[in-house]
This record gives sequence, C-alpha cells and structure tokens, in this order.
Amino acid sequence: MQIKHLTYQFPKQTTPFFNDLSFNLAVPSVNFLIGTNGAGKTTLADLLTGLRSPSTPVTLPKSTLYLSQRLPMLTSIKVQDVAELILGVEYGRTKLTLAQVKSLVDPATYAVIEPLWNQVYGQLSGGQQRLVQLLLFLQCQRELIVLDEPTAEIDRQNVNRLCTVLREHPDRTYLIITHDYRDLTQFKDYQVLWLDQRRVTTFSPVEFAKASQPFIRDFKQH
Ligand SMILES: Nc1ncnc2c1ncn2[C@@H]1O[C@H](COP(=O)(O)OP(=O)(O)OP(=O)(O)O)[C@@H](O)[C@H]1O
Repeated sequence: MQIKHLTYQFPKQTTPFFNDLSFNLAVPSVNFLIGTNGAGKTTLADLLTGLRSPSTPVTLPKSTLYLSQRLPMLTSIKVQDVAELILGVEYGRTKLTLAQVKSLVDPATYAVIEPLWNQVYGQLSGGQQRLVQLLLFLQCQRELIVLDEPTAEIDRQNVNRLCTVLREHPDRTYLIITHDYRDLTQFKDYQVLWLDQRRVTTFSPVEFAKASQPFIRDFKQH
C-alpha cells in the first residue's frame, strides 16, 4: 500500500508538519510505527484513518479501523452491552447472547470476554477496559487496521492473547504504534517504519536487527 506525497499542516500553523511524505505499508502484514515522543506517529495515524484531512489530495485506504489511545465508551453499561454495541453493529444484530458471541469471536477473545460478561464496564480496570474493546473491535475486518499503542496498559499475559488474535489474521494489514520492542518479538515477519525528522524509513526484521541508530539501539534495549 503506497502512501504518496502526504502533506499536512496543523490549523493556525504557518508551515506543514508533514511535507510530501511518501512510504510503503507492507500488505498484508504487521507494520510497526516507531519514533520518539512528538515525532508525529499519532498525527500520521489520524491522517491515514481520516480523522485529520491532508492538506493536498492523497489516495488513502478506503476502509479503516482505528483504535486510538483513548477509546470513549459508556461506562455504566455491562461488558455484554459493549459486545452488543461492537459486534451487533458489525453483524447486524440487536441482541447477542454469550453463546452467540462464542460462535462469532476467536477463542482467545472469548476467553477474556466470558468471565467479564456480566460485569459493569466502568468497574473494570483501565487495562481490562482497553483489552475488551481492542479484542472486540479486532473481530472486524477493514483494509487497514491502525492500533495506537495497543499494549501500553496491558499485562504481558494479555498482550500474548492480543497478539494471538492479531496473528490469527495473516490476511490483514496492521499499522501498530508502539514504544515496546517486545511487541515486535511476538511476530516472525513484519515491517518497521521509523518516523524521524518527519520522514519514514522502513526496515525488514533483519535490517532492523542490524540497525544501530541511537534511537533504534535504545528501543531494542527497552
Ligand atoms: N493542533 C496542533 N497544532 C500544532 N502542533 C500540534 C497540534 N497537535 C499536535 N501537535 C504537535 O505535533 C507533534 C506530533 O504529535 P503526535 O501526537 O503525533 O506525536 P507522537 O509521535 O504520537 O508522540 P507520542 O509518542 O508521545 O504519542 C507534537 O510535537 C505535537 O505537539
């Protein structure tokens, strides 16, 4: 998937933040987007998913799923209502039983949802809320699936579950923003996109293992 000549200027700014940025997303594959705080990763994700509009016309993926860092959700409803909201819309159903959910989602997702089914969503921990939303939304297929720091609040056992779900769909194209090298080691094959100085450099796993730029060296040491 080629992103060509992407230019974006924040409102009220006099110069573009991204100027004629071009890069390739590996398709289908996991693309990890890395870079220092403030490099522009979230801004780039916002642009690819239509949350922000590029300053000049660019061809972008037609359908995207964007799980940004802070996911809004009604907190007084139960986990089963959250499942109905997300899966019900996707599958065109207004009511979903736990048994029906079992038939719609993958086993790793069911293992997380089942024990929480009757709990009030707002009473889950921050990490549990994030995990429930991520796993339910990952049951939906789109041309590009963008995850902004999906593992940030999640314990490593649940990260394993999350990555199991991601690996179960090798036909998908993911763009995953991360500051955690351990996320890369969950996958055999992937592409790394390093956003630095408003430019993207891409690496295969072998190239990334050899790369020795200070940011990448520190990233790999985590
Ligand atoms: N509305 C705005 N106007 C001007 N600059 C902005 C605006 N919103 C964000 N920025 C700047 O754009 C830069 C990129 O921000 P962004 O959130 O995309 O970085 P990031 O790489 O996702 O960082 P982090 O790793 O900390 O999440 C930051 O320096 C930020 O201050």
